[in-house]
Amino acid sequence: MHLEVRNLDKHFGQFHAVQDVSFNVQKGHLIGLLGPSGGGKTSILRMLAGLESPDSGDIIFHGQKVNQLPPQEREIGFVFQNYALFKHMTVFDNIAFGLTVKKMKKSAIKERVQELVELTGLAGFEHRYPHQLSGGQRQRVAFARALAPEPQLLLLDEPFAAIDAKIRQELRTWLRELIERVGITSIFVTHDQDEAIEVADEIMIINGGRLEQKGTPWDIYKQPSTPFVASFIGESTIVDEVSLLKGFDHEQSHPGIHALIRPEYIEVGHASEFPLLSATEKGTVKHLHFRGSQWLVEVQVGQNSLITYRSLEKETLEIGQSVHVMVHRAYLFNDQESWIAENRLKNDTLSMFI
Ligand SMILES: Nc1ncnc2c1ncn2[C@@H]1O[C@H](COP(=O)(O)OP(=O)(O)OP(=O)(O)O)[C@@H](O)[C@H]1O
Repeated sequence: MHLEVRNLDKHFGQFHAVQDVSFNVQKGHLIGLLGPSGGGKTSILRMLAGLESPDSGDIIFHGQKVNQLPPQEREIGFVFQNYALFKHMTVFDNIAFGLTVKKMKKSAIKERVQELVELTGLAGFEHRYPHQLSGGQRQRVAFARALAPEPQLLLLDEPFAAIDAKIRQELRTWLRELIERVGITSIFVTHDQDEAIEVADEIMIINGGRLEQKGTPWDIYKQPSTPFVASFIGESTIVDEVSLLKGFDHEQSHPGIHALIRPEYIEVGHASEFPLLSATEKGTVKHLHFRGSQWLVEVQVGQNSLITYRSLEKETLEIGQSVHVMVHRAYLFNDQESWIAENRLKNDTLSMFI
């Protein structure tokens, strides 16, 4: 279904937990709600579900305002992080639960459960109890149970938080495929930015009760609209003295201006690796962390410690070694605005070769 939220606001006592949040979700899209703890993600989800009522603002499903509808009439499926399966019920009965409550015919229930068992890869497990399943399997039962009554909207509150890293990775891919197959509009809360980037059609960054940005994972990473979003998503270093960055305009080194730099826009190496040394600054290797496919290098330039990666193919650096550092691109911001700046000298280097 198409979901619209307009000017949603919620206080808990004096505390302003959700502040004027508005957004739309297109039918069949998967939205990741991402942000620091206490930002208001769960509160938004609970208001959508009807478990909490907003102080003001509207929740609109398919063009119909549902503020007054009780949770059971909203056609919503819910999956929580702690499975919340009924321990004394088999997989079959857990999945059938919502259908039994709806007083669906036994034969129809059996057919629907069978469909879901197959959809969620649980065939053969119908008669097991939750304690006889792995964490990943239990969570798949929770999805099957939520989907059984054919909800219009699926709300997922950190569905994989209690699952270990490898299975979690498998479940992410599984969830993405499941949601595409079912075509259900879904919103999931996560703390894990990689999860949101990998799985979601769009990400909403929630901070201090406000919606900071909504966009595709690509937009959020490449075109962050606030410094908070830029520093929250992806790895980065913040530099307070832009004048220290070679190749960046001096008018941009105003004291109120800061630069945020992603590791992929920093290059570190020996002098011989740079065609134009004047586009680089000198630094010292502070730490080297082996990351399997590459080195994570922490390099000190003046007062700043920059983070970047270096290929294993290149000559190994050593801690304490003096190196050259080139910053290709930075995200600059002050109190009011933000913009992307390129290393001018580096572009001159490129034009020398064209
Ligand atoms: N029922 C409640 N009564 C009082 N305060 C509440 C209640 N529910 C939430 N809050 C407060 O509202 C704020 C937002 O909470 P919420 O659970 O929505 O954040 P969140 O972004 O989901 O956090 P987390 O990622 O830690 O789950 C928190 O400061 C929380 O303490």
